[in-house]
Amino acid sequence: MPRSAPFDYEDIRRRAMQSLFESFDSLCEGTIVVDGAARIVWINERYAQRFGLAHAEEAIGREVEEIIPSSLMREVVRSGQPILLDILEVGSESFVVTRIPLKDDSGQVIGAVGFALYDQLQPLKPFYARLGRLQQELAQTRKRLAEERRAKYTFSNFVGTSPAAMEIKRQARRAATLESPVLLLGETGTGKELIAHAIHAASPRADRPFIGVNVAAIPESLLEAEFFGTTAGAYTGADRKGRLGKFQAADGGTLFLDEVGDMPLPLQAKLLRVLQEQEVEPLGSDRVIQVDVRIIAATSVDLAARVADGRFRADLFYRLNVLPLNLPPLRERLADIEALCEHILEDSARRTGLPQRELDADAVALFRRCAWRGNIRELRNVLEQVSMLSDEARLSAANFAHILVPTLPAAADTPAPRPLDAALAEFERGLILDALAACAGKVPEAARRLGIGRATLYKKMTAHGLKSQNRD
Ligand SMILES: Nc1ncnc2c1ncn2[C@@H]1O[C@H](COP(=O)(O)OP(=O)(O)OP(=O)(O)O)[C@@H](O)[C@H]1O
Repeated sequence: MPRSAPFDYEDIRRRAMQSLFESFDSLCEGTIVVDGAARIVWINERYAQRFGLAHAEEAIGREVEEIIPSSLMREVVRSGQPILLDILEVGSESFVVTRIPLKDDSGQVIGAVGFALYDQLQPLKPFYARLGRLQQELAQTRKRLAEERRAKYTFSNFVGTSPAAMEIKRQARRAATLESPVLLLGETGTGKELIAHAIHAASPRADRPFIGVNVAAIPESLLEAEFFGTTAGAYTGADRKGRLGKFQAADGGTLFLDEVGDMPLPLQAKLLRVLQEQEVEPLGSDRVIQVDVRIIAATSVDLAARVADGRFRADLFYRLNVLPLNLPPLRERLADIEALCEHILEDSARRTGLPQRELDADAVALFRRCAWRGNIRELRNVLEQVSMLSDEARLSAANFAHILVPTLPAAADTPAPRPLDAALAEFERGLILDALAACAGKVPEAARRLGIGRATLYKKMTAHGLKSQNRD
């Protein structure tokens, strides 16, 4: 076989460049070349006409944006980086474009060349449709997040005009004007979370997020990531992509730490540092991030006692206890019971679409004699439970007899002496019912609250003729 003549590599390279340019130029909808200052050096006739010019020479020497207002050629010249695929919107038309920097022998950017590949976006329709759907989903997620992060309650949702209720509202309104941490103290179901939302909604931070974290509901091993976030790959759990911590999510707004008394000691130390420095360090990161977060903490346990027995750091307690607000238990604001019932019945009618029930005076009188250890949450549970079981428009004390046992004497009552056994049994039955109502019938939780074993509670429930609702 005759040996072929040696290739002139330089010549082939030059021809390749030339023919590439010429092919692109003839196939493309348009070609444009700019100099290092993004002024047009050359534009082909077809492209110039697209932009309303009679002749291509009219464009020479002009700033690229004068002819193509949305052009990114200047960006390519500035960064020296190509934009290999992009969509250029020109009025009602769209072009698929590619932009490449031009460099001299020393690597210095001396300009850029752009090709408008084609204006037939038909083949790209599926991508466009998918992009549109993704953008829509993103917008919906953003909207949902913004809604979730808005305060759900304002002071107008706080029902009650008893002196105790008015006083707490007054203190909370004052707290809303201040920046210091707030510590909400009070039994379960007294409205701590509601007040936290209301304080945020009335504060100058109202337009920023309200983020709630229930410390007791998150496994200890995940708490730190939940609070401070993780960087990509830092975490061996499910969130390999990295996750925004609650502090960052609440930036500019309010972070509500519910059940703060249950926070593990190592995390307490970290929380204290964040409160002091106003900066967080995501897990796996060596970067600190500034945050501006107002803390509202809540607890239903005796925090001072936890400090005394070493389960809560004293320095964190003092840091959080700047504006303590004591939410009164329902039994100390019995005057509000009627208005609260009305509000709850109205609210559940709205949510279920069922007609609103009325309460007879004897039912309200019965409620005023109950201990309500689960407070307003328990009141809501009892009302909703009985409403579901009955078709009557008016609910009287009789409707509640199976679920409520009065433990407080009526205002005008002088309790008649009764056998001790019967009184104790009745008292015990009342306590069990209160505990069950406070935790939506869940026996293990009720047993925990009562400080007895689950089996013991089941036995007692059988003895008192109470049925488990199998909701555990
Ligand atoms: N003053 C009030 N007016 C109307 N509804 C109230 C009021 N206080 C509490 N509630 C209602 O009672 C229920 C319990 O309130 P919330 O969850 O705020 O209590 P909590 O003290 O945070 O309870 P926990 O300590 O168990 O988390 C909610 O349904 C809330 O809307």
